[in-house]
Amino acid sequence: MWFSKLTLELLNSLSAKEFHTTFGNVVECHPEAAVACSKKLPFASVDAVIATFDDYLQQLNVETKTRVLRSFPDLAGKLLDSHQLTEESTYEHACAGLDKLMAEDRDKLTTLNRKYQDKFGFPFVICAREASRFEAILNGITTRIHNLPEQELETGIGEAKKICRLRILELVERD
Ligand SMILES: NC(=O)N[C@H]1NC(=O)NC1=O
Repeated sequence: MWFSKLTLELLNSLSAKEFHTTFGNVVECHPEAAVACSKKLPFASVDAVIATFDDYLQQLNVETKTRVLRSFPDLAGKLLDSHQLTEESTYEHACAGLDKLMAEDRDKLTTLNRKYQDKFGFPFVICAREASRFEAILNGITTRIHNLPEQELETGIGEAKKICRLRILELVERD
């Protein structure tokens, strides 16, 4: 990132509104997370910030968890093609090399993404930066597509937490 990261002290000095703007996309296209978590200002540590967002995601009801997952773009999908991904997601795609896939791999993932979406009603979500390679992502979707819907909702939210953690660490200096 081109800007310097916030220290914990600076983070704690943000107004609620500034906090909403700064952390508005740590959960993809779900600014409600930052609004809810700003109520916990000030934070004792960066880990406490991460834990607050984790707890927020965990306590959501099934309907809202589903909505959170539906806010994520398909990996290597249409939004990548049309350059409409969020800045964060664009970076994550690049980290896992998803912006440079060969046509054959791309088609494989598109077919699996479609099957996954048809089965669960939300997109396949995985922390691309952690998976880091296309093979790991392909492996993930191939295995997880056999899960039960309840299980997959929780697994997806677990991945949203990992994405959220790494996005927070792009914004805030580790203490
Ligand atoms: N579908 C999906 O997992 N998308 C996300 N994963 C990630 O690391 N960034 C995203 O936008």
